[in-house]
Amino acid sequence: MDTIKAVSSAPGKTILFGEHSVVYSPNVAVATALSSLRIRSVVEASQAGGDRNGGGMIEANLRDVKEGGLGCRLRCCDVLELELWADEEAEGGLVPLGEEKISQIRKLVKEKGGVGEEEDVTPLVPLVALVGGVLGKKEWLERRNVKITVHSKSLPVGSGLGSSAAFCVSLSAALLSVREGGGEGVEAVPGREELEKINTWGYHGESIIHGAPSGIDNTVSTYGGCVKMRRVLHEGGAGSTEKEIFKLEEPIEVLITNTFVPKSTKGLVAGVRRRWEGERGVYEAIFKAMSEISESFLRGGWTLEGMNENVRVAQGLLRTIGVSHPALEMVVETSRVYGVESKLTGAGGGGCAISILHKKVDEETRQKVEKAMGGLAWEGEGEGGRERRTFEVVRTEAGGRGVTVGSW
Ligand SMILES: Nc1ncnc2c1ncn2[C@@H]1O[C@H](COP(=O)(O)OP(=O)(O)OP(=O)(O)O)[C@@H](O)[C@H]1O
Ligand SMILES: C[C@@](O)(CCO)CC(=O)[O-]
Repeated sequence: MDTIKAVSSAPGKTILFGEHSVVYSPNVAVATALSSLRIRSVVEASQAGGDRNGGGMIEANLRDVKEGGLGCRLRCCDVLELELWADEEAEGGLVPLGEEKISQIRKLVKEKGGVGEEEDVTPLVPLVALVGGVLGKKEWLERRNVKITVHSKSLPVGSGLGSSAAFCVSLSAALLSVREGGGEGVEAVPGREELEKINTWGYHGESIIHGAPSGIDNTVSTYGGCVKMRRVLHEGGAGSTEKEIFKLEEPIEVLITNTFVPKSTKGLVAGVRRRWEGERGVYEAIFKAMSEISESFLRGGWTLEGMNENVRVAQGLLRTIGVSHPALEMVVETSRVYGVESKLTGAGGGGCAISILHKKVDEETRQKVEKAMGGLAWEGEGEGGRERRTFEVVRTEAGGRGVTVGSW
């Protein structure tokens, strides 16, 4: 049996409008890929030589998730025992794993994978779930060694740019490709059916990291370009998503400012839900206003003044629902000096802010804003006591390629 290899990469994203409100049906959000910021996964499967225990091994190496990387080795038979395999084409789709299965995976990674720290276990849980889910048919996995390497240098982890979704999407794509016998030649955009499968598995992985995400992050990472999305609730409580994928009519340049203030998407989404449960009427009105901004953006034709007003209101609403941070507000205040409004992007609470550069903003101003943002730093009380975070700015075009798959 030859070694089967696949390599895949998936982009991060920026939510232009509608983060948080999109979790609640039927509010619309609009997001674009950031195709130059990517996570790359390499998966190799070879015949198991039969170790002392008579079976193959899964070896994972997450290169950039922490300094020095993060590794783990597990026996295939231990993963098989968890019965994670699932058919993405089954009626009703993939069933979410549930708390019990997730704790079983955590226990396995900790006790048999030799990973001591709880926080190191966390990124390995979706990895094991995806390997077991996609490749975990007994007759397939018990005869293989599987080696996984994930590179994510260009996309900052946990900063609001969809690193968790890009990780799950790129890994799913490489695993699916290996299951089908490996990629062909250079990396290319998969066909429609493959994209649908990758997105389904990407969401499965995202749900392990985030609980019940809207699905916008994995969708934009899979399909690239620009995505309009809303959740739809059906009778009996079941839900689905409606998505439209398109290319922006005119290219949009954005400035992404990373404050490096750490945040947890899961915690922020849970916090908004708690407050929504307390004041449903008020929160639903706010979500509706956020959704209206997304719809207005999609109708097009915003002037510079219109863009600034909508971004200012969007950030104001996000602040009102409690997901801004003083470091993000520094970005907002600074860009305003140059006539450019900014808002947080993604879950907020730290992470990144985005400044959408309207075509009327001239090159000189773009450079001035970029320079001003790069010169900022936030000092305050963090989890580990007094801290100082120096900001970094990336100027890039919104949109571009989604997931790609190939071999080498
Ligand atoms: N390259 C990676 N390798 C492994 N796990 C990753 C990687 N990138 C992200 N993750 C997982 O995703 C978590 C970060 O997810 P989180 O949602 O907080 O950030 P984000 O996806 O960058 O931001 P947002 O959801 O606001 O866009 C990490 O703690 C880790 O578990
Ligand atoms: C905050 C949120 O709206 C976006 C996170 O990138 C959560 C979600 O959509 O699942």
